[in-house]
Amino acid sequence: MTPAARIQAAIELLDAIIVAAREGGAAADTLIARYFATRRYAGSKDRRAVRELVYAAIRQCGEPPPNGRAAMLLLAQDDPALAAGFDGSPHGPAPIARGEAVAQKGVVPAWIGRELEQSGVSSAAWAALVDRAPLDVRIRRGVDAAEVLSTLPGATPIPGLSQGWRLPSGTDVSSLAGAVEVQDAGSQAVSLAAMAQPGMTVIDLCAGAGGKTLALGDAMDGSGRIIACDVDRARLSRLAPRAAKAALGIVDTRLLDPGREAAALSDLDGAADVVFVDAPCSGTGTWRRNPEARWRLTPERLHRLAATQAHVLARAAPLVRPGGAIVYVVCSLLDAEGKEQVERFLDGHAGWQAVAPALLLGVPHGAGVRLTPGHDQTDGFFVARLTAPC
Ligand SMILES: C[S@@+](CC[C@H](N)C(=O)[O-])C[C@H]1O[C@@H](n2cnc3c(N)ncnc32)[C@H](O)[C@@H]1O
Repeated sequence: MTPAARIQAAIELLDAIIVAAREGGAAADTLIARYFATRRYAGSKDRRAVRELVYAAIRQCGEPPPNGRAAMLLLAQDDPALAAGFDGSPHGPAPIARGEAVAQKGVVPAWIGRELEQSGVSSAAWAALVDRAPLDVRIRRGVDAAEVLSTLPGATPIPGLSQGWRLPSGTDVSSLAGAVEVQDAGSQAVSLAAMAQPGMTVIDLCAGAGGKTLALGDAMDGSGRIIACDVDRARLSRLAPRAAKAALGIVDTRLLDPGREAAALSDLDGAADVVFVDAPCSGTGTWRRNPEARWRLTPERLHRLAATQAHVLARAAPLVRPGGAIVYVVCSLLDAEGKEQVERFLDGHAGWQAVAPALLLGVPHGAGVRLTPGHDQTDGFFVARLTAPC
């Protein structure tokens, strides 16, 4: 592909991503994969270059841009080589017209900016929310870490995480599956807040495809029981093969029916040492990986998510044994999803107490701890540990 054709491809992809964000369609990564699946003439360098253009444009636009061309024109304003690619050549974009609409530069949509400010995340900290994320991995317990690291040149230890390593971007770890899990340092840290130990019974109530389930199982050294639940069949179905690859035989999965979780879990009432609630959320802490997610969020969606979080948190309480704990996690920096959810839970559940998770990352926030990309170089998280009365 010519440089101009790559720009045109990025414009077409951005158009599709903008529509998908507005209408609840597929994620940017999925749309990019689909686009190239039908364009076999594009080589790996073309794909990488187009992808980088697309993500650079998304990162620059806080508000959804009017269209892909306006977003690329914003990028071209600071990049003369890119501007020169608007040359009207056969597969390239039309030349830039005088006075043509250019997308507005920004970090977050205005309404989310207000929510962030109210949650104590000042505008000075916003740029880090859409920075490129580093490549972090967790080396499994029981694996010869020195041997693994000898195959990972440039790996640096992540402070505060004994199994966490940061790798040079683009490092291929596919041959190390089972020994090494790709996992953001923040996800690793919040999993540690569970203080999972060998022999425990742990319910991972919103396990998804099991990223944190595997970290919990690793901490339990393969002894005890994890019941990994989710309402999403497709996500949960990816968990068992991952657990098998990690030789983790203590995980059972349980598909839940939304709104009828209590019946499906009644055999576990009062049985769990820990219920881990990695609740569905706006993902404002993960924009580094999914920057277009900030175009998807609406006040109504945030409201619905907050209602689901309260529902899931309330479902967790009866499952905890006396003296056991709920660990509540959201990858969001909005208090409506983190700090305030926990305050409401404590107001409505007599005898429960918040105990600050002992993490070497993050800063205390309300009854929990908050990790942020700017302060911790991790995805953004809120995590709280709530202990049941004895
Ligand atoms: C943040 S994701 C979990 C990510 C996962 N723990 C991991 O580490 O990869 C939240 C999950 O909650 C699930 N969920 C939504 N409503 C739920 C409910 N009522 N009960 C259980 N899980 C629910 C979603 O399907 C989603 O997989």
